[in-house]
Amino acid sequence: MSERIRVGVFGSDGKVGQAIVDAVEAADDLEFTVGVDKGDNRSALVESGTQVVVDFTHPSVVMDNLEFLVGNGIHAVVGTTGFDDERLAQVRSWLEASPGTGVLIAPNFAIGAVLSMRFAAAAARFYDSVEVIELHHPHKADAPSGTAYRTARMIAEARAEAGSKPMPDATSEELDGARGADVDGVRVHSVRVAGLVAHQEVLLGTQGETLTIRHDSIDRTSFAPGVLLGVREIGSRPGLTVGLDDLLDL
Ligand SMILES: NC(=O)C1=CN([C@@H]2O[C@H](COP(=O)(O)OP(=O)(O)OC[C@H]3O[C@@H](n4cnc5c(N)ncnc54)[C@H](OP(=O)(O)O)[C@@H]3O)[C@@H](O)[C@H]2O)C=CC1
Ligand SMILES: O=C(O)C1=N[C@H](C(=O)O)C[C@H](O)C1
Repeated sequence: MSERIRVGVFGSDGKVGQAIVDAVEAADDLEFTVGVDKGDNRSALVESGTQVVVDFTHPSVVMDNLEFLVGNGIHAVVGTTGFDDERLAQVRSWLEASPGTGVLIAPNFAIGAVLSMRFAAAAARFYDSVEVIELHHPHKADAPSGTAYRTARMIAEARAEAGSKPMPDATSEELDGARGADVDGVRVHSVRVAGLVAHQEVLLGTQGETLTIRHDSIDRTSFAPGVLLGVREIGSRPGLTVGLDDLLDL
């Protein structure tokens, strides 16, 4: 049997981090090394010979964690959100100085969420209107969600490629925020309600019909299979990979 991959977790006491530690410990081909949460000494990741670190922390600390990991030649699988083009460019420039290292950043590791983003992008050109509604637990720091941001950008790109017309919208008087955020011309609405985990609907409409594409994560274990796939693959994918799509051959 080949050697087990040595895996650490940033944010190991957090809601998703705990589910990932459990999943790594349950996998025969992986070995859990170190969990690092707020205030812990992260040098233990280097001293323990950790090969891959999974990060589920907070948008305000993830860049610092990534600079540390890439600087130490440790591969990273990142679920933490808050990545825009500027942040991605920064990660690419760190990776240029560490050419053997791989970083995977995915706004959603649930397989159904990845598929639903693809379905939405594929459907977008057939409809006059497309809006995104994301619904989450009220402890979430960022709005819109990373998933909704990426979904909206994929929809906008697909519509631009197809030469779609601007979406119809007669709104001329508006209370601030009533029409949601504008992400590349696609409206995104963020709902925060106790009891929810992570949910998203893409609403598409044209003459006489609507199509709703909905995904629900009803438990945080939904993110674990995608994360473990990333952990197993990232060592053979140097550089930056964004989204799980390539790893799923989509
Ligand atoms: N890509 C995906 O599939 C998914 C992404 N996410 C994203 O993952 C992130 C975390 O989500 P969630 O688990 O719900 O959040 P939690 O707040 O439950 O967990 C984050 C953990 O990270 C800790 N932390 C804060 N700063 C550091 C640091 N510098 N080093 C190590 N640990 C730190 C926090 O500690 P403390 O509480 O003391 O601050 C907390 O224990 C969010 O950005 C969320 O959007 C979530 C689900 C799925
Ligand atoms: O904070 C969360 O919970 C989630 N965050 C990710 C996002 O912002 O898209 C993924 C999922 O929606 C859960």
